[in-house]
Amino acid sequence: MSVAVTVQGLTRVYPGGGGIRDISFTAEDRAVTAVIGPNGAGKTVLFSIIAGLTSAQSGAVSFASADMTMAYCPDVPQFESWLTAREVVETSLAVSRTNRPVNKKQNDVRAEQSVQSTLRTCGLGAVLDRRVADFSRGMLQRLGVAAALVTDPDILILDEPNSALDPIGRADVREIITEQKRHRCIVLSSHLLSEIEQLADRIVVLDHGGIVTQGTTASILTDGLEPNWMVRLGTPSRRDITDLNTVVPEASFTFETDTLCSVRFRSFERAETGLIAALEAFQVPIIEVTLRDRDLDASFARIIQNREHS
Ligand SMILES: Nc1ncnc2c1ncn2[C@@H]1O[C@H](COP(=O)(O)OP(=O)(O)OP(=O)(O)O)[C@@H](O)[C@H]1O
Repeated sequence: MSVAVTVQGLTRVYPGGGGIRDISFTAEDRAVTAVIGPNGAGKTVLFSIIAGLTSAQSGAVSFASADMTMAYCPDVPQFESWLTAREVVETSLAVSRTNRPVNKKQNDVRAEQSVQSTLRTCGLGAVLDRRVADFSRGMLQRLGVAAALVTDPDILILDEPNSALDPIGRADVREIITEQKRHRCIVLSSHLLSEIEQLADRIVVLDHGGIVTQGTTASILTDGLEPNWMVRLGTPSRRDITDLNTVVPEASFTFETDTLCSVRFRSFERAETGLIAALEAFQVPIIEVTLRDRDLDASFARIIQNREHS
């Protein structure tokens, strides 16, 4: 994969002290880069600078090539209320094409096909000609994604694309993003960490305007995690807790019930060899082994807490 966007030392601090400070990261082509952080962390400021809507006080945003195109979908997309969904998306497409010389007739046919198929892709096929004034927040969010997608951008920036959506809507948007990342660079933000976990290739964690950490989704999920497995036994263990801790000293055993035991290691490296030994040490059949706290919510809480305590 190649780098599509490079953000280098971006800073924009507002009079009240909010904003972003010295942000650097790269976003790859055909991949999803997620920017996550608590309210006020600076995600929207960062995106509006990348999209060229706000200026930075220092730092720079550069692109893999000068002719790359970009579309930005804000967290609360707003449209003229008298326009229909079709007209919103047509306008977006027309504006994006103003500088591209084309055969007008051929272009009109293709444009109409493209508008309709994009609206259908975004789940708005049944309301093409309905006025935006009647749209729910979730429908407006889908329309914002459609207005961005129809321009076929090299870089697609989505600020909280799923915040107003119900579970079915979130699954739809997840599917759209998963499909779209095959064709372009996607940079997005969301407070729905379970969605990010499923979508993102890389994650940048922001807090108070600065980067706390960044890396692949897998590394953000496991960095600093003391892995803790929940082990369900078929019958009570043949060894008691003292024996277990002696036989496998790298693990820490805690029985929650006769047949449910937590097995914790200091790191994944230690667990690599120790987990099998720990499971054997019970000397009874094992029914279930589940890694706890391995989701992005837990990782995010850990990262932010570590920062507050450091
Ligand atoms: N135009 C502005 N004038 C003054 N302060 C601003 C302005 N825009 C943003 N800020 C401040 O910059 C900080 C970051 O805001 P931003 O909207 O980027 O946060 P966010 O991470 O997108 O938050 P949320 O998750 O709530 O959407 C906040 O403290 C905000 O008050």
